[in-house]
Amino acid sequence: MSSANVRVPAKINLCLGVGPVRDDGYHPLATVYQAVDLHDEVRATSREDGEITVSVQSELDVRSEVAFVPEDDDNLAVRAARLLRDRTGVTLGADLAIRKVIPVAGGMAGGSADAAAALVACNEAWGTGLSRGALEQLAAQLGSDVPFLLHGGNAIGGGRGETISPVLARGAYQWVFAMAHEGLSTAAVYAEFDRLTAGTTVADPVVPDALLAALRAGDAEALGAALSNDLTEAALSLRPELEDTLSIGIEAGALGAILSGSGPTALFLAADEQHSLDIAFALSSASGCADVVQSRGPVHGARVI
Ligand SMILES: C[C@](O)(CO)[C@H](O)COP(=O)(O)OP(=O)(O)OC[C@H]1O[C@@H](n2ccc(N)nc2=O)[C@H](O)[C@@H]1O
Ligand SMILES: Nc1ncnc2c1ncn2[C@@H]1O[C@H](COP(=O)(O)OP(=O)(O)OP(=O)(O)O)[C@@H](O)[C@H]1O
Repeated sequence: MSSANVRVPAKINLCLGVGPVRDDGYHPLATVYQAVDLHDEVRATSREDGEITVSVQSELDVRSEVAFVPEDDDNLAVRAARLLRDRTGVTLGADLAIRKVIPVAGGMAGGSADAAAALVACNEAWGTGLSRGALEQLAAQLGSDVPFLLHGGNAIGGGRGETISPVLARGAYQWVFAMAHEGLSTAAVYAEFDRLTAGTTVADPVVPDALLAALRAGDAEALGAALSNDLTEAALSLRPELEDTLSIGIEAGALGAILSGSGPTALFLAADEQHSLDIAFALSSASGCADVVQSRGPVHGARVI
């Protein structure tokens, strides 16, 4: 019986450009991902009988949220393990133990992170030996964000988010995340985007030049000013109180403030450690805020520890 433990980060979108809905229901994206220092862990222990099981242990303050993480075949980690098994013809099974820190349905790709981690953990525990490239191909079938969680660092996301290409970037950035009391469904936010843009011409998405220049220079102030998210209006339409959370961080002097992906987590860029503490303190009294986390990025993608 062999086992492997994998640590996987959350992601944020420094910009999220969303184009007109495609025939397959997905939206073309132009995004820059950054992996941040907020990690789940997935341990895979191989089983001779071919069964795949999952258990979830939550480190989150928002205990009730763990109720939304399925502990059956719907768990994205189980789907990842099954996909790897089907593609490699392995007959072994696995017990997957998830230690969950990334907020659930928070717009930080927590489920996708566990899927990426399960691919790496099972590939190790089963000795299937697939290359990173081969794992990335499987990852894209599991969800738009999954390939980036294997990759980590900073990267440009195209297609529906699953196409990853390198971006020139330097610098380490100090983030503050304001977690909301309740998650938001990604599909519901995209549907609200379609409702709000119905009858208008939605332009093809692009990554703003100012954001790329800020990353190239490692300039936190310029990066803060260039942060953008086309899903903001849709997420605020479903959760208007998030506007207050964003305002509190801006008043506390954040260099930039946006929602993370489809929300509802709000993210704030700080100039340094002390500034991050000040912003976190201001947010801790906000009524819409269930938890405040200080973090930094970029960090590595899914890795065996
Ligand atoms: C909001 C983001 O996190 C930004 O990176 C992603 O776009 C969402 O990525 P994800 O959770 O991995 O999304 P998926 O599991 O692939 O899709 C969930 C649902 O979101 C919607 N969806 C997702 C990605 C995309 N480019 N267009 C979409 O419209 C679709 O309704 C889809 O059924
Ligand atoms: N391992 C998992 N961890 C979290 N959620 C999972 C997992 N497996 C399946 N899910 C389901 O996926 C839903 C969305 O979870 P997730 O945390 O990935 O959302 P998200 O962070 O908003 O995603 P994204 O940023 O990719 O849009 C949850 O409500 C849950 O029902």
